[in-house]
Amino acid sequence: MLKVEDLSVSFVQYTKGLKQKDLKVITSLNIDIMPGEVLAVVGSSGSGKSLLAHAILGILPTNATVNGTMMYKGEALTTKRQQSLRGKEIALVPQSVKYLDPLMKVGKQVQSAVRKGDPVKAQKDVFARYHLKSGVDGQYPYQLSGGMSRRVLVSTAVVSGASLIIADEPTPGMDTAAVQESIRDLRKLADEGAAVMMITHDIDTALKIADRIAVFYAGTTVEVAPVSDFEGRGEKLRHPYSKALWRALPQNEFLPIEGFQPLPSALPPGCLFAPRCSMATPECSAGQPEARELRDGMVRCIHAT
Ligand SMILES: Nc1ncnc2c1ncn2[C@@H]1O[C@H](COP(=O)(O)OP(=O)(O)OP(=O)(O)O)[C@@H](O)[C@H]1O
Ligand code: NI
Repeated sequence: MLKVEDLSVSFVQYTKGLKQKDLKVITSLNIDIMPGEVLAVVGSSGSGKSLLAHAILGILPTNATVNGTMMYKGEALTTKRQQSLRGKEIALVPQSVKYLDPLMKVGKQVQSAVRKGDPVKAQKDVFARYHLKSGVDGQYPYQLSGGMSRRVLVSTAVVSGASLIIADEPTPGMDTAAVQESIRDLRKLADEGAAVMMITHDIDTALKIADRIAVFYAGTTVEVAPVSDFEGRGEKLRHPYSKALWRALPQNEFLPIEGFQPLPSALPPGCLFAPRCSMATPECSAGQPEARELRDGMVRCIHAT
């Protein structure tokens, strides 16, 4: 459904004396997602998850430069195609509830996303499933709580009939029942043939619905692994960062990873994780490791076996 290859995104910044500086926030990032699949994208804050979503939808700020290739259904995803597919074939559940139109009643907003069948019925059905009481459809975004607004955003994607759904942290602020419901719905959309990219901080949520998990670090994909590899002490995982991330979970060893993710303004040479990596050798700083296939997954580490 979607194939992103060697994507990089940078922002032009003006420093002292009006000098221009390129700030690289995404570096040679690869990802693909198949119909019927839920791909979870996990990574800490600032690792480039939302920017990837915005690059796919073509909604990056105008000072962003994008390089690399993006293919949707086998054809290049040009700016023109992005415009015509956005909100129709490709739907975004945005990370911020600010994306709701403040001047339109939320029922109308969801109805306007419906492309097949009766829009009012589709909206009423989905609101009932998400426990949004009748009457909510006549309200404006400012009248809703954060959790309710999120449920409205997920509703919009669910009724859209999109082939590719990108959900950027869709669940924070929702109660447990609503979280379960929206996760189940995203899974169901995939089971019915859509491709779902689910962006989350939370590996636990990812494990519940995903087929594969892509691990982001400092603006690149360090590993893509089947969900079943996230088990035990992380022996089946490929990249030292994924292993460390897995072991850091409270239900595992709860061992924090030392150091910090580098800022885009101070990326290390070579492997972006090398400065924090226990396996690092001088070769790691020679160049960014190529993405390579390994045991039914992908890894970007010269030492991974
Ligand atoms: N308009 C911008 N100009 C300059 N830098 C930006 C801009 N937008 C984002 N960035 C930087 O790009 C990096 C990636 O941001 P992004 O929002 O994709 O992170 P994220 O993985 O979605 O994080 P979070 O989990 O907090 O949502 C960050 O370092 C951020 O500061
Ligand atoms: Ni984000």
